[in-house]
Amino acid sequence: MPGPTLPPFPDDVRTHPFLIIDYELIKAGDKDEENRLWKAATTIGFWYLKNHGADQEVSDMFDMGAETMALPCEERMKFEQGDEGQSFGYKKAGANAVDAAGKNLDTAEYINISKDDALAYSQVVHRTYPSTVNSRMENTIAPFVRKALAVNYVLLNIFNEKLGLPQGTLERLHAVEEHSGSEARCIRNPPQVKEAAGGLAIGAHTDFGSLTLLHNRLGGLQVMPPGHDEWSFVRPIPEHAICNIGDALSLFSGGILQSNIHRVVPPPGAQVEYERWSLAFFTRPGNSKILRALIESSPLIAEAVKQQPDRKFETGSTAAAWSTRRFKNSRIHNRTGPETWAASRGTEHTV
Ligand SMILES: O=C(O)CCC(=O)C(=O)O
Ligand SMILES: [Fe+2]
Repeated sequence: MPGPTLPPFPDDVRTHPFLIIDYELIKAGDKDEENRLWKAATTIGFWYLKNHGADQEVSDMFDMGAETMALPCEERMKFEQGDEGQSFGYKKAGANAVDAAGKNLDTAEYINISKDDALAYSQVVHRTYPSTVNSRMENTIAPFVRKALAVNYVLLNIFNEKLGLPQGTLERLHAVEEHSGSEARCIRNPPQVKEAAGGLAIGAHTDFGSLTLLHNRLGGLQVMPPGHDEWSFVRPIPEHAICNIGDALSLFSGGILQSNIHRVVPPPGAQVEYERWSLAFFTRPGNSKILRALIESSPLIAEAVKQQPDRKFETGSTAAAWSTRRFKNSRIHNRTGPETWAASRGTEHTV
């Protein structure tokens, strides 16, 4: 995306370092690199991924996002995700609460495109999209979705083996043929006036699905590492994706894989005055899959669950119902009180 030269990420803010995992080494079956990936996934649940090979697709997706956000507001609003718990479509800024009090609203707008709609285009599986999305479905969005899925299957298969699960278990839970909540998301947060900046672009949350691949240009993403009580920024590194584990994979693994809480604040330092763009692909389980620890399939997972008697691993919820509940209760229109915020939560309050 051609744009202004962005000021560098400042050196005087607290950051949390993540391991940098080399996707080329992972693909080549390098055992040391797999062990480093495992370490990242089982401690903080976040890592950088280099050599992912998706730079062109990422750049095209940012163009798609810019074209979409440049549409007249009333055009974007025709595709708004609405208050029923559907994620696909456009999410206007200010649609979601960012805390239990419900006074503050999120400042980010985004366009979410379903993996099913992208791969089946021009068939409509879930919903229709703005013209700027349709015109890039085949040459931009589907290639991005395929690359992201390929990376995620490689990572899932490593986790599958490390968890001692029968071969293909995690891949089947995320079978590409089954309709799912998997989606691409391009996010825009408006530039802020330095003195007034304070609002949250996206409130604190854990991701709903299994794996997220994120591409950031400016700072703003923050994590609260396990055992800490303060937020730390995540420093964007050019051409490195930021990967993280979501709730579904954490639940499947009996909490061995960590789904860590994070949020998005205005970019730090001089970056605050710039528009912030980010791009994510969320791999989520098939809609029918029940979110629960796979205790019958792995002694390791069974043991992990036994060690955490206070934590609930039987959600009784399908992946589709889990997401619908959380999206629906995030919407400020649906708020009745702090209980609505509580109902939008995932695994973060159980660890
Ligand atoms: O924009 C970012 O850096 C993170 C976005 C995020 O956490 C999300 O959309 O779930
Ligand atoms: Fe997130």
